[in-house]
Order: sequence, then C-alpha cells, then structure tokens
Amino acid sequence: MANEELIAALRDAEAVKFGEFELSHGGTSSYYVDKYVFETDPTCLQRIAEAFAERIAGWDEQPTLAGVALGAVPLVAVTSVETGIPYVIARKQAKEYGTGNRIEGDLAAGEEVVILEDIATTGQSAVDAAEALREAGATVERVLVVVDREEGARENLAEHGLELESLVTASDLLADAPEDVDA
Ligand SMILES: O=P(O)(O)OC[C@H]1O[C@H](OP(=O)(O)OP(=O)(O)O)[C@H](O)[C@@H]1O
Ligand SMILES: O=C(O)c1cc(=O)[nH]c(=O)[nH]1
Repeated sequence: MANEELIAALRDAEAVKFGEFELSHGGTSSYYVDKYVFETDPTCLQRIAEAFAERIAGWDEQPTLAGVALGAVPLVAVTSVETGIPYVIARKQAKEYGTGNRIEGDLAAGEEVVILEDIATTGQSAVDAAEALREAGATVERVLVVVDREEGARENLAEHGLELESLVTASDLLADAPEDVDA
C-alpha cells in the first residue's frame, strides 16, 4: 500500500514541480520531483527515515547504509540516526585531492550494503554507486529509493543484480496531478 503519510508530506512541501525539465540521464519530463525540497524539510526527512527504517527492520540482515551523493546524503544520515546503523557515502567521482576516496566512511571487505537513493528514473546513478561499492569490496543487492518514477530503473537495476524497493511511486505521487502530466 502507498505510504500515505509520506505522500502527504511530499505534497505539503510542494516537492513536485510541473513544467519542462531536463533529466540527469537524458530526456525531458513534464514533472520533476525536486529532491532538495523534500531533503531540506524536517517533516519529510522524519517520514523518510521512519519508512526506510521500517523496511530495513523487516529484512533478515541489517546491512550497512550507503547514500548516493549528493542528494541522498541527508536521507542516509537521518536513517542512520533512526536505525543506529552506520553509513557510507558513494561519491559520483573520486575526490581529486586528500584521500582520493570514492567511498567515504568505513567499509569492511565483504560488508553487506543497501543503497539509499532519493529518485530513481533510469536507475543509472544507483548502478554506478553499486559498482563503486562493489569495487571497494562491499556486497550490494538492494536499492531503497524514496520515489520510483517507473521509467525503467527496476529493470536496469535487475540487470546489475540489484533489487529496487521504493517508498512511493510516481503514479502514487501524481494521482492528484493535472491531466496532461504523464507519470
Ligand atoms: O535514476 P537516474 O536516471 O540515475 O536519475 C535519478 C538521479 O538523478 C538525480 O541526481 P542528480 O544527477 O540530479 O544529482 P545530485 O544528487 O548530485 O543533485 C537523482 O537524485 C538521482 O540520483
Ligand atoms: O531523473 C532525474 O534527473 C530526476 C528526476 C526527478 O524527478 N527529480 C530529480 O531530482 N531528478
């Protein structure tokens, strides 16, 4: 069932914008879920932390959390506080000075990790993060996302051995949207 409280919080924060938007991995869309609106809103952050924690608590193993920079960093931080599970951050590129890290935070070889992400469109950002985490020695099989735009992420992730779970789908979120918006 859709997470009604979270959907209400996302709508109250006015996180969904309508217009014409370029997307990160190509193409345009008549709507955009502005993740930085909900990631800077304490009510949304609280709801997301609780919902992610509830999902993770239902699994047999409690994996280390990984957030995809930049957007998912606040999400993984609040979920870490909610669950007491430590987290790492997957950068888009390795840092060009200092440590040169692509993965920030402690990660032991063979450690099981779940990727937390804000939006999944093609799923490619999560795939790239999973590859970086695997290169660093982690075992990654799950991606937990706030909003699945239902545009192929599930299939793309599955091709890379990753299972997608979302808190809400674009269809849930846009159920009250103007008629010319394609979810
Ligand atoms: O499923 P995908 O096709 O990869 O698209 C979704 C990704 O795009 C957005 O990030 P963005 O590239 O805007 O980066 P940011 O977090 O650095 O702002 C979003 O936060 C996801 O990470
Ligand atoms: O695909 C994207 O780049 C994207 C879509 C969306 O709805 N929100 C967002 O922050 N990014």
